[in-house]
Amino acid sequence: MERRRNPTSYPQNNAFSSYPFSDNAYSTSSGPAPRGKGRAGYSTAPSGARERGRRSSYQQHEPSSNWNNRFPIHISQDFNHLDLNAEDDTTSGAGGGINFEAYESVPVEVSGDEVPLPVESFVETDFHQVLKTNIERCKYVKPTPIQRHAIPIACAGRDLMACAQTGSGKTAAFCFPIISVILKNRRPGFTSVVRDRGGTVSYPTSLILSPTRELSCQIHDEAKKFAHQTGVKVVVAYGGAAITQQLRNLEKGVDILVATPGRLVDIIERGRVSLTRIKLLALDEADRMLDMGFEQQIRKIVEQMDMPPPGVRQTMLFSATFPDDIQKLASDFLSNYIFLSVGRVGSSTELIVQKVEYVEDNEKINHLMDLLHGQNARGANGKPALTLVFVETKRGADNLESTLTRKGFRAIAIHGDKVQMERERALRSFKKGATPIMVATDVASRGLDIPHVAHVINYDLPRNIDDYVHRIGRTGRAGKSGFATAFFSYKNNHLAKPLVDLLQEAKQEIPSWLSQYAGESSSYDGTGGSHPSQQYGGRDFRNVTEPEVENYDNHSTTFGDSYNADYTFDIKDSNEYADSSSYEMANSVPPATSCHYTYANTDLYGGGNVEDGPGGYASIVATGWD
Ligand SMILES: Nc1ncnc2c1ncn2[C@@H]1O[C@H](COP(=O)(O)OP(=O)(O)OP(=O)(O)O)[C@@H](O)[C@H]1O
Repeated sequence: MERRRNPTSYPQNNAFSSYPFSDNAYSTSSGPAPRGKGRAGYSTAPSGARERGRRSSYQQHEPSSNWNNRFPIHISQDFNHLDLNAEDDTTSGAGGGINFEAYESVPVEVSGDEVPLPVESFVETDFHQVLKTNIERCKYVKPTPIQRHAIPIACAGRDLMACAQTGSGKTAAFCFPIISVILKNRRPGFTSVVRDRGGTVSYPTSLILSPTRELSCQIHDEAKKFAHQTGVKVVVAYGGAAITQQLRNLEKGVDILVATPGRLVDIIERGRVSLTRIKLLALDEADRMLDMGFEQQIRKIVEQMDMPPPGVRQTMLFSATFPDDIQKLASDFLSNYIFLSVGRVGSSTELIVQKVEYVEDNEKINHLMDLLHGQNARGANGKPALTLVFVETKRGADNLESTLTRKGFRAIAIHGDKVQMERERALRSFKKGATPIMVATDVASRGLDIPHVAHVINYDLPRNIDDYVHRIGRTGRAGKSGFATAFFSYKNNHLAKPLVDLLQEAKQEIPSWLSQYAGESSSYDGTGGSHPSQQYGGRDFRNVTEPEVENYDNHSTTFGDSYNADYTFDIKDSNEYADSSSYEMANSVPPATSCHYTYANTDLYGGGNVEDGPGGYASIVATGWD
């Protein structure tokens, strides 16, 4: 079908150009005092925080504290206090047990020109009262660090590349500003749907793209909660579900469209959606969206389908991982952007107790069953802990599901070969605890916020460390602690070094055999992925003077080691992620020069203890659960 072209007149973005967050936010907050501007800036002069100079940067020093005192992991207990089958309250965060201290100690780095200052509370934002009320309803008492920093940047109309650890509240960090901006710019009589003889065309003003159907649905649900009674309309479009119903929803009006790329292209090509009015574009799991599986598709949507260009639209990219080469590529989509990282780029949260075990392939199934038996015996109030088991292939997922089921475990598989209804059924059944074990491929590795996942098991390790970070990030979310176990064998040799780096950084136990592997494999750095070395703070690639980015006008850097990302990528796997087609690239805008500044962290804390019980899993206790 021929694509309907829409008039391409792009309103200037100045509607978003200023945001009246109080300049004296720092002076009223009880939070950390910023310490001057620029590299030397905030560190010496608190008042410097108010000087929003160009290319400013800041560092945050949070009080050091002892992790183990704050988050004891009681190995000799069981899951008793995990009310796993309780009605999900995915918003139970701040009011319901989120431990913000876990995030306060994490280093924050911001770099770019004229960086807006962070906010300390939702109250001090100029969000519409209805939005503030919805935030309260969600029991979000105070913003997480990524929200504190990203919200003013986004509300000031700035492009943003934001990296923060899994489960730290990135969804709200882009949803709140989007809703706020829509509310501020809404004109009386505005309509997002135009009907003519050719049919109905919907004109969303905000677009949120995510790599999987399930994640798009989740973002849609969250955004709807946040937009409750604001009049802001949120619609979701994703593959594998009836397009007619999605088109009908669009016809009823849409401000925010949440979509997977393939379905969006389909709808645009049918002439049912136009991107000409897009003012705000957010890519969740942005590094994934721009890697080899999706890049062409994203380029088609963003560069060839009438969307206003960078500088006219506002673009925000969010992920827990952001390898340099993807950052570099992402800068094509951004204009004078601010780079923000909460925690080191690609690091895992210390809320997750990680354990790596050497298990040969032929031993895996027995080892897994021992482990699951151990857990089941300690189910809280008769309710088992939710366990997510990652495997490499779809067939592997099916096989493991049937083996476990035969052995009497309640398990279900989710992967990209299942029809959408089966996928949704699997997820529902897992969330409810009806099948407390879910065997998954990477289709479930990113973004999914499933309450009460206490244990993530990497039955097969992924190919690169970033995928590992996302997988284990399905537990230990929103201030709660979790447990992750990886089965390592000689085949995973290439992961040894990045794994050791990651474990070390997260103050986890490192088995001596793994260090040995790491030592042997370190000469061939990079195939394990993109985890930066320990010397890195946050990581804005614009600040890195490395050969691969030397064409850019960089500032000096404290970063030392080279950092080779592994982008060996299996397209077959990427098919698990939603829909695909192909596109190409256009303009390449060198990123703005920037200084960087770090809200530094003095405290590197431990992530809890793991004591050996039978099989090493005598008792795993996740803390912080309601
Ligand atoms: N300010 C807040 N107060 C309390 N809870 C919060 C707050 N912000 C987010 N949450 C909760 O934290 C959980 C994790 O948030 P979210 O899914 O946005 O994390 P994320 O950073 O996007 O993770 P991932 O990297 O895995 O995608 C959600 O259940 C969310 O409701």
